[in-house]
Amino acid sequence: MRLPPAIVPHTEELLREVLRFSGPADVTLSRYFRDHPKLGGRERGVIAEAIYGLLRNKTVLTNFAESGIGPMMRRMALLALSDAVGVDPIAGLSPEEVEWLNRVIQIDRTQLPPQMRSNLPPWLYEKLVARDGEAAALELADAMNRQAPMDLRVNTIKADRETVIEGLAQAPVACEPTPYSPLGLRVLKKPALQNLPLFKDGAIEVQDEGSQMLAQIVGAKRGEMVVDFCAGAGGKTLALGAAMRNTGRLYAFDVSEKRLAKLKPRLARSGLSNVHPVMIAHENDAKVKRLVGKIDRVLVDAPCSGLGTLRRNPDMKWRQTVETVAEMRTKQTSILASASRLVKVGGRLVYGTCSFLDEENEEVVAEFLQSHPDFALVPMHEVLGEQKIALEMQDYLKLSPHRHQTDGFFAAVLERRA
Ligand SMILES: C[S@@+](CC[C@H](N)C(=O)[O-])C[C@H]1O[C@@H](n2cnc3c(N)ncnc32)[C@H](O)[C@@H]1O
Repeated sequence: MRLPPAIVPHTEELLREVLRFSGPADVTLSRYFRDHPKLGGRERGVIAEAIYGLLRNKTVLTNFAESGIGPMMRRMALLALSDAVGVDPIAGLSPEEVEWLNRVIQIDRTQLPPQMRSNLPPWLYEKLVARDGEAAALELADAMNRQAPMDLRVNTIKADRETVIEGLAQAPVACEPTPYSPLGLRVLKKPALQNLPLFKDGAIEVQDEGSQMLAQIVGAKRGEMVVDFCAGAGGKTLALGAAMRNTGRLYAFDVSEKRLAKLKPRLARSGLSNVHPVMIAHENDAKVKRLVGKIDRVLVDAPCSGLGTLRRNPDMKWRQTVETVAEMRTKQTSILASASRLVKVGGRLVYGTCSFLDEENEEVVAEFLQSHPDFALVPMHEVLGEQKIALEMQDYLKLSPHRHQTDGFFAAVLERRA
């Protein structure tokens, strides 16, 4: 079915905004749709698919756009739309545009030069090739350019995995257990969950399996004192609170009032009463100092480049630079050092990111261990053994979409020995 001709100028206008990279693409899209309430559901879906597709394949499509006719942003919009829905449904095209689009969309992209077909910014492509080699870098780039499935975590305070599978089947929503997280379900088609009783009652939360794993390896137990140092909107907080069986005390720290506010309704649904959200001004806030040496488990889900979530946020690869990654690393080092003071002797500090860059991961941990001789790394294979999770890892948790069908995640477990 043909799309209304207005879809092209809408896509053009949105692209112009999104490609300024002055804010997250999903925020720009939501604002645009709010400002254009007459756009129908189907049109919104097509426009969003076109914009996200262009962000994923920007290098290749920018290169194709060089060969076209007419204003550059129209060419980009037409390429993005034809990648999303094909050429025929797009109305209002000139015969030259139809001929051009039909020609370029047939180009075999696997034959393009490697850096171009990686659709990564040059600094990132070169970094990955230097570390992993060309084939592995392309494999990772390709996996990061695919859409992520939807994963759910079962809230064990409210239900178990079998009951939720049965409840979803009645909706009907088809799902299967995730391979690594004992509480995860992978939904086969992305349904609207918000109106399902299971969601409203807090029996399920949307959470990538990798993110569930990060909470799992913290190993928080009943009655413990636990701090989620960078809790944000609480994805991992909720999982930790349930692992503690709603006992003990779980502090959810964050510097962002807005993110902590988003935790509130999720907490209300979850049925947890052991969570204490605390807004802090910075990692050395006096509220942090009060808990020095008292905490059994501290999770630092550090602010990072987010490059491990490119399947969901493809704009991140264009918004990050060598400089922003260096700034992140300095911040991560400072947060980890401050958070470590909370851990009591015999307690554990878990450092995690959703990045696949060594400078945000292994290098931060190595620097920390060098300056904190009272901490020792607990190899990840031991931690996974404790949790009875069959997943091959060495010292660290390193998850990636092409190997584990999760977002990219890194984690290290550090124990205070003296
Ligand atoms: C990766 S996100 C956390 C995601 C969250 N744990 C979840 O699972 O939904 C990192 C968080 O760190 C917070 N943050 C940034 N600087 C911080 C600091 N100095 N101390 C504590 N949190 C900080 C950010 O506001 C952000 O919410």
